[in-house]
Amino acid sequence: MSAENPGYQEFKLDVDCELRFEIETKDQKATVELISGHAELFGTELVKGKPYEFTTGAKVAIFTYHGCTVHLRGKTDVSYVARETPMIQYLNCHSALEDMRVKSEDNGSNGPIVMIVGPTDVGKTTLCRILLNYAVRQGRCPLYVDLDPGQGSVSIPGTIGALLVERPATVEEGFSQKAPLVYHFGHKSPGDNDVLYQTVISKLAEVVLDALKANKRAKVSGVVINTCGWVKGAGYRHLLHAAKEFEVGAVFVIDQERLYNELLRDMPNFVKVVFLPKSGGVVERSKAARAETRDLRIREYFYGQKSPLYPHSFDVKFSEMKVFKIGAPSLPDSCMPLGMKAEDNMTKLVAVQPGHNLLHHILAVSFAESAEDEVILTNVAGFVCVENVDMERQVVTILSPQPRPLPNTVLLISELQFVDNH
Ligand SMILES: Nc1ncnc2c1ncn2[C@@H]1O[C@H](COP(=O)(O)OP(=O)(O)OP(=O)(O)O)[C@@H](O)[C@H]1O
Repeated sequence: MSAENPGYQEFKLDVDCELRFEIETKDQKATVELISGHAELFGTELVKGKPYEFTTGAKVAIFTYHGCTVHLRGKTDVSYVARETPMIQYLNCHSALEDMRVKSEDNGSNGPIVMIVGPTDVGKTTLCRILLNYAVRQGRCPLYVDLDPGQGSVSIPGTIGALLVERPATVEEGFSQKAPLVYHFGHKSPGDNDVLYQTVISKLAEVVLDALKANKRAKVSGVVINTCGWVKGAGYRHLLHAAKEFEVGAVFVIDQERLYNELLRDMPNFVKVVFLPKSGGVVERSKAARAETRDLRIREYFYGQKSPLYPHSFDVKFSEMKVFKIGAPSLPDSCMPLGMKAEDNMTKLVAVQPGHNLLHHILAVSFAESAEDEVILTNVAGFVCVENVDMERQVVTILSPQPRPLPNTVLLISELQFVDNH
């Protein structure tokens, strides 16, 4: 490289500034390297001299509390330095949570259980990541709960779940997804089955609160809960329900004053409701971009991210599958059997006859062994995807992270589909 064209851009970042960049163009790559000083990506410290690679879809901020120099190689669609960021407020939130952890060490109570709320695209997931990373860097071991079935940051879209965070997220791949606790919901939006959504939230909350009792480090460290961007009407009621079920002690509201005031009005007095600004760097995503991210999450589940995974593909006979969907078409109360309400139908297990109706659908592999078990209240072991249906041979070909045979358990069909063009 000539001196005029060193092949990289150098950014000297002042104290409390961040370098933001996005890669939108297909098959583009960019690499970031910290040359001097200290910097972090959403709470994960960068190692000096180590190149970090980002690919299409990356929307990134490299923040520094102390000042630093970074080199950016490759092509980005946007790159600029921002001096205004809410990072100091986010750091203050972390300090407040840390004070609560110290108190809970002294008095044996639960550590902070905090819920992050706000409309879509305000940086809820990013704030969760920052708070979890700061907690882990301070030797804590918090639980991360994701109640947003639209993106699925704990597992794949169409689920809600929890993850014990023992190590900071890696810069390129996020938190380790080892052994998450996952419940099937089967839809992208809670509104597709409000009754089921509330039911699985209550169950997840019960299991998470029990887990805190069993794990002293997690109990002190507390829980960070990510939520959906649907904050009006039934969406708002879901937030209140989740706050109650998880025994939330603090709610951080990003960006929306209306939501902040509603929560101040409706939350019990002991719950601290805090308003936080949105970062100017948070990127709004179109419907198409969201669909693409969902697809990518599913692809990563089967094929891995930077470290590749090698899924299996094999045939399963129709007669060897027990497929169910949750929720029967709703009937008026007057048509329901005595003692049942119409909403009971929404959590009903309905057998699905295998056929073309399964093509490309994700099936959750339940830990329940038969339909007699409490299937909707049972967590799932993983997912498979139906790649092909052969009516003549009465078999489906599935993509599975595990080799055959498919465990002889209940499979729950998700509305989400994945077309494997690997
Ligand atoms: N400071 C920043 N600079 C650049 N990009 C950022 C910054 N903060 C967040 N982003 C990016 O903006 C996008 C949206 O952020 P995030 O997923 O945290 O929002 P959200 O509120 O959780 O979205 P949702 O509506 O899906 O719940 C992400 O791709 C994230 O990487």
